Amino acid sequence: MNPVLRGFVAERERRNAADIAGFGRTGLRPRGAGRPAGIGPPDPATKILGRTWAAPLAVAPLAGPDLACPNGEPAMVRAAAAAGVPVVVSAYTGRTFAELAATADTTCWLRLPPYKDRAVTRRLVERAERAGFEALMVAADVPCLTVAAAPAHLAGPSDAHGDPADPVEVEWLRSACSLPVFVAGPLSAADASRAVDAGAAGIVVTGRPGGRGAIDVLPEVAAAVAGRCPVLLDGGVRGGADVLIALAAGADAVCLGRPVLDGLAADGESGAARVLDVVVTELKEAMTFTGAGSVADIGPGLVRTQPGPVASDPPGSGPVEPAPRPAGADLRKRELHGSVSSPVLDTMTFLNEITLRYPDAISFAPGRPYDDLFQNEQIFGYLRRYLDHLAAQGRSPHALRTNLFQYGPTAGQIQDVIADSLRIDEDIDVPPESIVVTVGAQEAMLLVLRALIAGPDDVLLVSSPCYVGITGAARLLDIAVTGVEERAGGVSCADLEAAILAERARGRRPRAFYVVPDHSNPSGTTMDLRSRRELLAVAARHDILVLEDNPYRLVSPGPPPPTLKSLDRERRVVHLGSYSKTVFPGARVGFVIADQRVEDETGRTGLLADELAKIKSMVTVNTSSLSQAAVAGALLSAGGRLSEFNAPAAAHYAGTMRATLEHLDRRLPAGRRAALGVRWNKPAGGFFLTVEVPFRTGNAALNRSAQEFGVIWTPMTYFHPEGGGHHALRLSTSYLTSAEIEEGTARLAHFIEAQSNEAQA
Ligand SMILES: Cc1cc2nc3c(=O)[nH]c(=O)nc-3n(C[C@H](O)[C@H](O)[C@H](O)COP(=O)(O)O)c2cc1C
Repeated sequence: MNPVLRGFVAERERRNAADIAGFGRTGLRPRGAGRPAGIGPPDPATKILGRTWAAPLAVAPLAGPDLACPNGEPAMVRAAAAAGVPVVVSAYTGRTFAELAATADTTCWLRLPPYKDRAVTRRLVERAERAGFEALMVAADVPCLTVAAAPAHLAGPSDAHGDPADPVEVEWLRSACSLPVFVAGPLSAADASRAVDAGAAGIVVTGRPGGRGAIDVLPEVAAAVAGRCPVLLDGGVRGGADVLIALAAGADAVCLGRPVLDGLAADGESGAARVLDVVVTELKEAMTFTGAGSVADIGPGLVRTQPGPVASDPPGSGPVEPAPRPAGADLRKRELHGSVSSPVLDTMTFLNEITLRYPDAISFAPGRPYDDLFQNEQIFGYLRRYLDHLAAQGRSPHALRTNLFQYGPTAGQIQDVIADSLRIDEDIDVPPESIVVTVGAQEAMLLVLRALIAGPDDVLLVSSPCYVGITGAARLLDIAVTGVEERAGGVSCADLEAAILAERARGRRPRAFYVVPDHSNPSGTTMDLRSRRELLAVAARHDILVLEDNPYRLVSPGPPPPTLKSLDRERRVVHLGSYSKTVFPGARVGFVIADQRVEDETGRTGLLADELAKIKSMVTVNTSSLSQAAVAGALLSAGGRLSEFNAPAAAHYAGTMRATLEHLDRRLPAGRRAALGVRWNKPAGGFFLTVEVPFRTGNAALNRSAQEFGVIWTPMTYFHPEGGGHHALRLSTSYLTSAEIEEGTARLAHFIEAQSNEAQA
């Protein structure tokens, strides 16, 4: 090995000592006599960012492999390709990115320091993108060959600045390129979480120089990231057992640096290939030993760990000096709860901003009911109807006044009317006490999540793409969410079951599955009756709850399949109800049916609804009495039959959906669509349809669409909790007039044509 490189490696190895020591404290737990015979060899393959890696490892960024052996860098790329794993290319490579990418058929990522000069970053990133690199890994700690004799290009930057996890930097980098951004070496778990909120596609955990090793830091970072994106570990992996230990501690994959370099120095390309082969073989042996058949089976139960060093800077470990006020502001956003920087919460803000900035644009974004379905006088009629109902029940004038003007019971005051309507209209037969009236279904989601998710290991499963209201509520509460990808007919129960098992293998407890079974938002899919029954069977088999959200079924045409709640014989379904589409959204009235029995430590049982009401008492105290009165009046006027009451609305929405589809078809006929690579679904009801396009549909495209073409839509990325939807947009067909739909679809077609042509150019 070249002496310059040897000196650097020795110095790195000293810094790495804690990383390596961390693995020494952990051992594997044998699963009986290993994997039972006849089950086939373990499969170490894994999927990261949609790519399958032959094993959960990547070659770490290494400056100077050419100093390890002649042509070391291309040799390293070829060795990685042979092993079926990616290479993270150092920013200090002596080759061009294009040359490295052309060396062998493998995935390349670029690791780069956060240069102060953004023009430098932009240039590097553009080159990487052009060369076909698939991700960026941005790091603050940039080891470089500072030894005087190092070749100039390996001498490292003089202008790298501090914090790669800074949300502003992450957001900027995301806006500067289309590559997913991994943040390496965040200084704390909270920083990692903030980076994810700001849009990081992954986190790379590294050790703290002179402090804790990467493997010691990993569990807290993985917990903070909570499955929102992949977590990689970089530092100290010296064999296949270490890979398993890292995965058991919460990593999705690891990076391997020094061992690959040693392989290169010993025997060039074959040496590096041999190292990777040995590590993968050892990983398979470790999997067999612990009884793991696939990486999804690897969880904390497979290892035993002696306690390692604790964080040197635990919260509250000493007096905290207040940071000086930021110049020109009173507070720092990064010191607020991470959710306020979360893209999930930003989505609606961005859409609102765009709508305000381009008031003449036609907006297919809001899922609002059609304005002309309401008349002011209706409200007074509803209130009168409700008061008459109370009077007919023998309530005194004083009681009537109290009912409208006073605080009300936390759980609500119209549960009897709601329960009657549910029985008449939806065949849902539940006692009024199991219902809590909420401020829209949104509050119901918050209450249910708060009650059900008890600790960091509890996870919420959602069908993906997913309504942002539930993922946003989960984010507010720091709840881990795992998406189960929908297929054409909605979510598949086999996929759900696999997701439940995978979560359990990782040591997490899937608590509930959220789904919109009818005309889902955003994808418009509807589950058939068989899938509904199957879903309830899966819930029973794996002891999870189903959170059924169903706002569109009664404003859609045709007889709907039964709700999950009406099929529920074991109280597995918590039903989230909304009157926003069926009565009017200004009331902000929803409800939750929580008839599950809850046992306390003394063996006494109550209803989940009672627990939700306790939480509600500290959130909104009670739902507006006036709004409840108006909604109850509407339900009473309809004789409880919201389906009949909404027949005109359902016919209207069926018409606007049909008109939108027909105009789209006229503007982009089948042949043209096929040539462009454009497709859309044709939902049988609900408010939304999805258009697939050949270009990325992020905020930049939306901005252009609004500014140059005068049409607004919602990027589907907003609805994918774990990334995805980059080439699709959602159209809401509920709110616009027929003239606006005609003009809006024409504008949209022009935009799609222009953007597709540019993407293809
Ligand atoms: C010789 C050498 C060169 C390295 N060059 C870089 C580099 O250019 N950029 C970088 O981010 N990390 C670099 N690293 C750090 C490695 O990518 C890796 O993070 C570190 O070696 C820990 O992993 P390991 O224990 O598997 O070696 C280098 C490490 C070594 C030993």
